[in-house]
Amino acid sequence: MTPHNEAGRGDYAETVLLPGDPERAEWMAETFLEAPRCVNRRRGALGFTGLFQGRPVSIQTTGIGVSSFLIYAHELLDFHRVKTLIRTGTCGALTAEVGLRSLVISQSVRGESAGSGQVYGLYDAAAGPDPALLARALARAGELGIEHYAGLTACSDVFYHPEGRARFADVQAEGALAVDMETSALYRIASHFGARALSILSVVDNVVTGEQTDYSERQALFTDMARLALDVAIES
Ligand SMILES: O=P(O)(O)O[C@H]1O[C@H](CO)[C@@H](O)[C@H]1O
Ligand SMILES: O=c1cc[nH]c(=O)[nH]1
Repeated sequence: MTPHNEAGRGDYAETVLLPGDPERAEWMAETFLEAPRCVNRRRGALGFTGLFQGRPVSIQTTGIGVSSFLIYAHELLDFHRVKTLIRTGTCGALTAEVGLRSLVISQSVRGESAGSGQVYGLYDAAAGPDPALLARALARAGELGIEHYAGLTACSDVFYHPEGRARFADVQAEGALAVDMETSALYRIASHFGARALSILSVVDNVVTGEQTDYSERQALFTDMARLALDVAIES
């Protein structure tokens, strides 16, 4: 048990998928895992452990933003000794070409110099995805015919910003494909604990065109992401 998680030692698998939204966590567990067991309900940050193709896998909600994400990730890595974290998140596309409902696989990430997360110098050093997880995801996404893009992503701890989309101009000029609110923290805390990490994101809106998906279609929209993340989880 930890301050934010009622699960005991041994309740989590070594590999944990990390959606922000508890509804997504529950849907993924019920849809894809055999014999899913809820291991955390505290604060509604639902966590599940079950089997995928006979291999143990967990799914843990992380909430919104770096501060929330780091609490759940830290407790998984430090107390539960988790070895692999795969984010199954949503993002906003930063180029018109990256279509709604496609996947963005974060090959590198540019974070804001937010105050949160500085405890481990999380924003001081570059950190990225585990090369084997990344290679597996790219190969399987291709084999499964999943529309996906891989490259630089941006990570912002602020969703509603007074500058609006203008604040992304610099990172867009560097070629960033999409923005989320946790990937930078994921890569840095995984690096700190010597764990492996990968961030796979479903595009739910486009910051450039203003297009949006509707929340009602969201679980169906996540099928490709969940399948790909589970495939990577059990094979890598
Ligand atoms: O859907 P999740 O995984 O929460 O991810 C994205 O959605 C939230 C913002 O709406 C942020 O957490 C952002 O990173
Ligand atoms: O962080 C996020 C997630 C989805 N869409 C956005 O515009 N930003």
